[in-house]
Order: sequence, then structure tokens, then C-alpha cells
Amino acid sequence: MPVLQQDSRIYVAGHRGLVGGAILRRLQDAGHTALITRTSRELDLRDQAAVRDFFAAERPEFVFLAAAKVGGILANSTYPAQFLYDNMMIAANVINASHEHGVTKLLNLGSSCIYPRMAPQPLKEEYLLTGPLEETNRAYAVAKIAAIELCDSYRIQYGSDFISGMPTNLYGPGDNFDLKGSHVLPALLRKMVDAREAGAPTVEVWGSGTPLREFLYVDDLADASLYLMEHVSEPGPINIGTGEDLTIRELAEMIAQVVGYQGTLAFDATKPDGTPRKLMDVSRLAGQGWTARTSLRDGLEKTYAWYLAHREEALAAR
Ligand SMILES: NC(=O)C1=CN([C@@H]2O[C@H](COP(=O)(O)OP(=O)(O)OC[C@H]3O[C@@H](n4cnc5c(N)ncnc54)[C@H](OP(=O)(O)O)[C@@H]3O)[C@@H](O)[C@H]2O)C=CC1
Ligand SMILES: C[C@H]1O[C@H](OP(=O)(O)OP(=O)(O)OC[C@H]2O[C@@H](n3cnc4c(=O)[nH]c(N)nc43)[C@H](O)[C@@H]2O)[C@@H](O)[C@@H](O)C1=O
Repeated sequence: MPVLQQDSRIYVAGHRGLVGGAILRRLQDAGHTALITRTSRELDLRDQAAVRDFFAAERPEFVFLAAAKVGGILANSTYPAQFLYDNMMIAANVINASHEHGVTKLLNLGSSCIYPRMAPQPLKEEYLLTGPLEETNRAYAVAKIAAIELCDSYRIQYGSDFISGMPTNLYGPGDNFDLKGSHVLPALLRKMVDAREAGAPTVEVWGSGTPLREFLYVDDLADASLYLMEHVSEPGPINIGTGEDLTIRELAEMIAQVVGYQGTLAFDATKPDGTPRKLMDVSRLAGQGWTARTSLRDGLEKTYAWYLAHREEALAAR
């Protein structure tokens, strides 16, 4: 099993994002000295020739693929073309260049939305491609499934050590707080802080509040990503989550408590609910020695503290 050395050349794709940022911090804290990063302006990963040149020049040994077109339910359903095209191009270019330039190991990150909408719960890895996908993020999910298949195909044909981690919904410092593009947790956190400050009597929550979601703190995901890089080499998706979920209403109530918002919730039924439930079965990774550490309540408090301290930066970033 390849082990990351202090001076291993490690490329973190998407290092300014929620996930890539957390992986970069984790690698820096562990003392890794040869970290390679590029912003999307410096290197558009949809550009095959540019990606090839970059790999030829930088010769990374390990790749964390955390660059992607990412967004919440509204962004996914509004811009399916970008979610499909960008994510297919990014994955194809990075995975193929990793093969061509002899990368020792690559971690491809997907998402729990790869599983069929009505799959039995909790979601086991073997449920992949056993039924129709959720409509609101089908395009994104197809790109993410193609990336898993690509990693597995390079493993079969060339023996490449390319693996695929499938995180559940994530949150934490560095998240996207833009209300049109973001996921539910940062959106509700921002809305409730704004409402508390403005003395607003209600906060709008999209959909019915009944869908169930599982949330993993991003520093736990970063920890899992390093664990996978060092300890796991196998094909197919590997679930990364907490194994616990709650309704969107319960999430909103917990955020209100953390933020100290005392108004009421107004559910907007014109907005989509998305998939009714997507709880990860995390027994495979647990069996290999990794489990999540941060409770949702603790993670929310840390994220709220980060948001207060970095509000301008968080709101300007997207
Ligand atoms: N957030 C979540 O809840 C979940 C995320 N994931 C997965 O984790 C991974 C990372 O997601 P997350 O960190 O949340 O996303 P973010 O939107 O926070 O970050 C994505 C990063 O990708 C980079 N990027 C996007 N397009 C390009 C491009 N064309 N060329 C180069 N870089 C590009 C951006 O770089 P720059 O800033 O330089 O523009 C950005 O920093 C994704 O694969 C996603 O599917 C999985 C499950 C849940
Ligand atoms: C990570 C995952 O993320 C996405 O799937 P999702 O889990 O459905 O996304 P979401 O976080 O945006 O919503 C979760 C639930 O929450 C409700 N909700 C309430 N109020 C707000 C709100 O204010 N904003 C948002 N965004 N949602 C809200 C919303 O209506 C829905 O019922 C996909 O991109 C998918 O591709 C993917 O991988």
C-alpha cells in the first residue's frame, strides 16, 4: 500500500473549495511539504491539453480529486448541462493524465447522489446502478458514476491504484453560503443569522421539511480521504458518512438553537424536496478502520463560529 511521505508530490485539485481546502489543511498539519495546487483560473481542468501539460511539468505522485462543479438542489436542477459537462471533463482529464504520468494513487470524490432514488436504506455500495436516479441531480450523478467507472476501468486495464470515495452531504468552514448555489446547511445558517440580526419573525425553508439527510463535518471527510489514500485500494464506490440522518425540519431547528434564532420556520412548498432519503451504510469503511468523529451539533457550532469570524470572506467567495 503506498504511503504518503513528507516530501511526496501531492496534488490537491480544488484546494480553494470546501473539501479541497480541508484536505490541504490536513496535509499541511501533517507536515507534507510538496503540495501542488492550482486555482481554476490558473488551470481549467476541463482543458485536456492544459491538464496534460500541468501533469508533465509537476509530476504529482498522489492526487486528491476534489475539483468539481458543485451545488445544492436548485443549482443542480437549473444548470444540468454544466453539472454534467464540467464534471465529466474534469474527471476524464485528471484521471487520464494521472494514468499517462504514472500517478501512484488517486482518490476520486463522488457523492451519495450516485445511488438510485428509491434504493433501500441505508445505502450499500452494491446498490450502484440498480435503479433510476433522483431527477434534481441526475446529470451530476451520471458524471460522478462515470468517474467511478473510469477509475475502475484504469484499474482493470492498467492496474492503476485509483479509488473512489463517496461522501454524504458535507458542511464546515469554507462552505458555499450563496443562497442560490449552496446546500441546505450553509443556506439555513446564513438565513438564520440574518433573520436574528434583522429581527425577522420567519425564516424560509425550502420544500416540506420531511426529507432526511445525513451530514458529515468536512474535517472528518479530510481525515477519511487521507485514510483511504493510505489504507484502501479497491474498485467501486466507498461510502463516507456518519450513518445517522435527520429531517430538514430537525436540522433547521438545530441550526436555530445554535444561532440563537427564535422565530418560526416557513416551509416553501414550491421548492423541490429532492430525494426523500439518502442515508449511507458506512459499515464497509468502518470495517477497514475509519469512522466519523464530529457530532452534528459540534460541527454546527464550529461552522457557526467560523462563519462569524469569516463572514465577509465567506459571502464574497462565490
Ligand atoms: N459539498 C458537499 O456537500 C459534497 C461534496 N462532494 C464532492 O466533493 C468534491 C468537492 O466539493 P466541494 O468542495 O463541496 O465543492 P466547492 O464548490 O466548494 O469547490 C470545488 C472546487 O473545484 C474547483 N473547480 C471547479 N471547476 C473547476 C475547473 N473547471 N477547473 C479547475 N478547478 C475547478 C474550484 O476551484 P476554484 O476555487 O479555483 O475556482 C473549487 O474550489 C466534489 O467532487 C463533490 O462532488 C460530495 C458530497 C457532498
Ligand atoms: C450533496 C448533494 O446535494 C444536493 O442534493 P440535496 O441533498 O437534495 O441538496 P440540498 O442540500 O440543496 O437540499 C437538501 C434538502 O434541503 C431543502 N432545503 C431547505 N431549505 C433550503 C435552502 O435554503 N437551500 C437549499 N439548498 N436547500 C434547502 C431542500 O429542498 C432539500 O429537500 C445535490 O446537489 C446532490 O447532487 C448532492 O450531491
